[in-house]
Amino acid sequence: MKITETFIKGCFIIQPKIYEDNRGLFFESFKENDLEIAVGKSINFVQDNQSTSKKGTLRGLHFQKGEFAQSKLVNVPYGEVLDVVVDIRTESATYGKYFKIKLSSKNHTSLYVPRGLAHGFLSLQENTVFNYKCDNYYHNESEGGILYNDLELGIDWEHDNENLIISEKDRGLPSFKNLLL
Ligand SMILES: Cc1cn([C@H]2C[C@H](O)[C@@H](COP(=O)(O)OP(=O)(O)O[C@H]3O[C@@H](C)C(=O)[C@@H](O)[C@H]3O)O2)c(=O)[nH]c1=O
Repeated sequence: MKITETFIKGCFIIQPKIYEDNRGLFFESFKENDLEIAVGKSINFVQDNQSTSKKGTLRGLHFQKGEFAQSKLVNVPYGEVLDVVVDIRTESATYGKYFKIKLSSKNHTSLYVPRGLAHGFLSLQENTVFNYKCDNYYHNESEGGILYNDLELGIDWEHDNENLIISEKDRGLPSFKNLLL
C-alpha cells in the first residue's frame, strides 16, 4: 500500500498493492494501521456511506462544521469520478487551493480527506458507485458547502458546466467569499 501526501497538508492518496491471478484480483481497500502511521494520529471511522450517480452528476462541495467536522476516506468500487477537495482551513498555507484526482474502479485509488477540507466529485461514468468512511456522524444542521463553480476557487471540472446534474441544494450553496465556517 503506497500512501502519498498531496500538496494539501493532511490529505493523502492511497494506492493499494494489487494481486492478480486467474480468478481476478485482490487488494486491501482500507488498513487502519498504515493510514494512521501516514496521517500521524488515530482515526476512528464511525459511518460508511455509499451513493450511486448518473454520468455528469456533481455532488458538492460539502463539509460539516464545528464539532461535527468529518475526515473521510473515499473510493470508487464501480465507475469513475473526478474528485475535488478544497482547503478551507483559514490557518493553512494552502487555504483556498484545490486538489483533484481521478478515482475509479480501475485505478483502485482512495483519497483520505482530513477535517477542514470541502469535498465534491463529478461522476464520469453511468451509475458510478461512491463509497466513503467518515470519522463523525452525519449531522444535518452542521452541513456546510461551497458552490462548485465558485469563480475565486476556479475549479476546472474538465466538463461542460451546462449539462451537469446537480441537486437544488448544491446549486444554492454560497460562494467561497461568503462562506460561514
Ligand atoms: C451525507 C448524508 C446524507 N443523508 C441524507 C440526507 C439527504 O436526504 C440524502 C441525500 O443527501 P445529500 O444530497 O447531502 O447527499 P450527497 O450530495 O451525496 O452528500 C455527500 O456529498 C459528498 C460530496 C460528500 O463529501 C459527503 O460527505 C456528503 O456530503 O441523504 C444521510 O441520511 N446521511 C448522510 O451521511
